[in-house]
Amino acid sequence: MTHPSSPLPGPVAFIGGGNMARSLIGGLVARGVPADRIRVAEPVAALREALQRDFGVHVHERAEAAADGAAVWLLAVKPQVMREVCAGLAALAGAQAPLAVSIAAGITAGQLDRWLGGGVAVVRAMPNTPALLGAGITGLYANAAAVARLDQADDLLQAVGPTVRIADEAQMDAVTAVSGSGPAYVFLLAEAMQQAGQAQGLSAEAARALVGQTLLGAATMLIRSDESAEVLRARVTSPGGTTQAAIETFEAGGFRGLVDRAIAAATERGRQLSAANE
Ligand SMILES: NC(=O)C1=CN([C@@H]2O[C@H](COP(=O)(O)OP(=O)(O)OC[C@H]3O[C@@H](n4cnc5c(N)ncnc54)[C@H](OP(=O)(O)O)[C@@H]3O)[C@@H](O)[C@H]2O)C=CC1
Ligand SMILES: O=C(O)[C@@H]1CCC=N1
Repeated sequence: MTHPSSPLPGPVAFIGGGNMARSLIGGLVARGVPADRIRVAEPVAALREALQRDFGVHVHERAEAAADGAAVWLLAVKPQVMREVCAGLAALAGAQAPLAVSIAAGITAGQLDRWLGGGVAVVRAMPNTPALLGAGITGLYANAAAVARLDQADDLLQAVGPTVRIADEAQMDAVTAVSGSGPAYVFLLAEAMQQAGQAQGLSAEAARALVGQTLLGAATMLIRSDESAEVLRARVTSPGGTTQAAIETFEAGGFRGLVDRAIAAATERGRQLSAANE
């Protein structure tokens, strides 16, 4: 029987049970998706066992075992092994016509379709690790064969946060650079702020609490307010005050240009991952 609130009408098979799969699975289960509808293929026994223990999902060593009979395949392996993994699933894809949802950075829908044998409904999804807490965001792109099934992928991923549909596949590399990788930039900022706070005499505990809640509060304001980040920033920045001293230091150090170059490098790496695994 279909769970009334479940975004999963049938089993979903995660191929790869690493960091991102774990975040998605944890988020889905916490939001009421029945664990017995989630299968995971993961070659690393310790990861496999931890997924089973922590979330109650079905686990398999081999991809084919998890994928067989699942209407949705969530391909969550590294870009460098995606081709080989798809080749191993191609016969099953031809026989079962699954919806293949790939979260791999860079790898294009055309590559996935070809590696899976052609004529496959492919959705590229780019989630991020806050999915674990239901606080993720996912960019979604469907190939022509998957357009009619995009709602299915969307429903699944909306269980762990909002989604943004992307019409131009080339933009998926920018999505990856901004929100897929983005949590790491925020953690880098958090590390730097904590270290700087400690350098000014705060304890590690106090610095962590102050930084974490500040990031949460600022992000919540950004999401809930109709005002731009620039306006919200201006409201913190009293003329001649402490914030102004810090912002001027950031600007003098080329902060905006640095962020621009970092996001451009991540976007370019996505393109390189596609080309290198052609
Ligand atoms: N981490 C993140 O924040 C995000 C990651 N992504 C994408 O998600 C994908 C996975 O990333 P991430 O979770 O970080 O990587 P991980 O390395 O943590 O997870 C991938 C897992 O897949 C396993 N694996 C390898 N071959 C197979 C196979 N044939 N069948 C099943 N499983 C296999 C790997 O095992 P082994 O280690 O032995 O190879 C590994 O445990 C990547 O393509 C990445 O681009 C997307 C958004 C965010
Ligand atoms: O670093 C990576 O390549 C993956 C994709 C987005 C986040 N992690």
